[in-house]
Amino acid sequence: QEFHLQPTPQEYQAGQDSVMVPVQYSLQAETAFRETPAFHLLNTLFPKGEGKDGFPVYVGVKGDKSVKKYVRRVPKQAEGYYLGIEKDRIVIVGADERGAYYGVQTLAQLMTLGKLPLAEVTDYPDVPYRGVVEGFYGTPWSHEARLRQLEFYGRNKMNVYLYGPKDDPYHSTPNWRKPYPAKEASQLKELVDKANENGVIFYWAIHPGQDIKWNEEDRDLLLKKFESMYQLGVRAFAVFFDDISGEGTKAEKQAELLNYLDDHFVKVKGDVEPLVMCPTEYNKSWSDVKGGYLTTLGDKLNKGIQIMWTGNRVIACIDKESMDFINPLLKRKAYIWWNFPVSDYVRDHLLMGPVYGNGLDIKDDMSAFVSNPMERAEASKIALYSVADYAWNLEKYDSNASWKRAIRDLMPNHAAYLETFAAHNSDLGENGHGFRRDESVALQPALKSLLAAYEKNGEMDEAAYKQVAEECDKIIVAADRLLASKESRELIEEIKPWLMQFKLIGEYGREVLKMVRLQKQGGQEFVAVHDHAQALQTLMYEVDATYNQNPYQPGVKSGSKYLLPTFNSLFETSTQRYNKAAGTTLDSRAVYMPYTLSSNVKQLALLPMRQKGKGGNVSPSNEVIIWQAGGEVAVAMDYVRTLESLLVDLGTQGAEKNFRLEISADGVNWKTVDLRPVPGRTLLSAEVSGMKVLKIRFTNVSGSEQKVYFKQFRFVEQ
Ligand SMILES: CC(=O)N[C@H]1CNC[C@@H](O)[C@@H](O)[C@@H]1O
Repeated sequence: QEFHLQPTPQEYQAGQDSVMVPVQYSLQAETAFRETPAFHLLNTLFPKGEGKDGFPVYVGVKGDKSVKKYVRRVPKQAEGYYLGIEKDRIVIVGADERGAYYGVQTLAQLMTLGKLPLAEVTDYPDVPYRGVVEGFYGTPWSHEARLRQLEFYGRNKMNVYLYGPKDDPYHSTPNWRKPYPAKEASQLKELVDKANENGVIFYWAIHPGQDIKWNEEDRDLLLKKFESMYQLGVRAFAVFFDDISGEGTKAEKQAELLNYLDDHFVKVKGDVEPLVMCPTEYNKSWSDVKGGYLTTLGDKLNKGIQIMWTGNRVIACIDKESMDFINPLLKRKAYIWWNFPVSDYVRDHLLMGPVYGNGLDIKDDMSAFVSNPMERAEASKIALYSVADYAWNLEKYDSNASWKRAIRDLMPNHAAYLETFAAHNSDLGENGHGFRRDESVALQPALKSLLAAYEKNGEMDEAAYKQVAEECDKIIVAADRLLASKESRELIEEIKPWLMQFKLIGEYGREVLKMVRLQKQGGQEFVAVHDHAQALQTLMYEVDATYNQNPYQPGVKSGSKYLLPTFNSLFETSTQRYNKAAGTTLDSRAVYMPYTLSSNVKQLALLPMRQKGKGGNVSPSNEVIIWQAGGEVAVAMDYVRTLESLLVDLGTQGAEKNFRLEISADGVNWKTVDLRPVPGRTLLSAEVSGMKVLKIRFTNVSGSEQKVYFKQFRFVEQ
């Protein structure tokens, strides 16, 4: 693995010569430098710290006397720096304070080489703001995880972290008006301090839109909350209006509020970063340009206020066409909120694959590129490492090389094993946003040709067989080594269920390959191996039914795009062929989905069906659903079944008046079933016990468009 600075610098020249890494340094800098994060980091790099006989290190920012003679080498871009390593000195000059800090971060990386190459680094970021928005649904990151994240951002030259966990009650409804309790307040203060130490701007976001009243009282309460956060040290603020319905969605009112905060808080304080806001229409597929929402924000919002954008869809890669659409409407460069590797709509999957698909030609079109990550903080670092690499230097970004470096950075002593795992845990599976990622890329050709040869005419592609068999062995070893690893224990604890599932898939694949071999030989041993494979299917089902049981997409999926489906197909085909030849009736079903969803409501049409024990549910959505009059969602059974219960939750009081539930035992004749609200909740229960069902239908019969959530649609069979 050859050495590579992270993120990839704009210019890096290193000669053959080098100097020994000094054990002590002597600081040549202005006194004020000692108060900066750059100094504190520099002071940790030399075993014997600072001393007058140490190796001279000239460090400062443009304008400092100590580095005057180097000032011409400093890039003009904000946060740029020049780093020079010479025989008798090290020179670091920042375009500004954060640039100097980044110069020291780069020096820190070079010092890991064991000796310092005589080199010059002239470097700066392409995108002004780069980092992370903790903006997902689900369990917010822990305090310890956030502290580790902030150090990670400093090392990777990410300069913003936006705190906005959807399920923090003091960030969103119901308690956004209230100050944090003491414990949370002190943790937030600690985070702000940690962010400052690592050159990261800590943005605190508020999400008031679901119940804000456009009056002075709420405006002043919001201002008061900002003030309480300011007292904790927060110097950067955001207001998110995403995923709301009702009064809070009005553009004029949102703009009025933001401008008020800008004029009466940000400008008054004088030491607060520009405001950031997330619009309600935050992606193109939801925007109605003629409706004027976006142009109202673009026209009315004070020029300094940043406006977030997720791209052409809720979950989408960002390209030139996307930016050419939105920037003219906003009359400023959009602040990209990239919804990857967020997985709060596919919670049974881990997104450990490469960051790819964003344009390399849009560095001048964005004011920011921030990533919305997974609820699993450590696992998100693979993608975040590459987001940092991409946003710092778009033109030199290489997604696969960056992905490999990200894995090595995360687990230097287990990189090969983590790469094996990550390679097969990268796709999302079917999901409501239709966003997919590649998976098992290196093994795909062998999987496909092994399956095609065997299924078409019972042929054995020996080369493919061998490659897949070797991969199964690698999978089993990788899972064991990672599960037993002492390194990155926090990461292993996060992904343990998936490692257990991954190992089972490797073992299952090994048995299925034996089945294919034995079926062709026709030996009796086939039965024992078939039964072992079935036992492994049961164990995989149990892992999926036991761990990560959240109310949205429960369970543990791994290798779900090619690896497991290929093994399941080989299991089914070899068993069917064996049964035919031997006249046996071995169970040939690997997995089975008895329920099929269909819908003419755009945002529901792609939602996956999940089978859970004796029942099923439609995977919920996090966003507000625009449900047209007459729009319906339907579930078809494979054959007539008997229902026990059925629950629907649209997150909206009184929804039962606007929607109708119908059951059909033959797909032709329909019977309407009463939906009864569960007291005090938005949950609706249907009296379906004992009903024969071939098809379920749920329709908006209100005669007008309804904006509701789609929190639950679940049924249980008798
Ligand atoms: C702006 C945005 O994407 N908001 C929401 C809704 N869309 C994507 C979801 O996965 C959430 O994580 C996210 O917080």
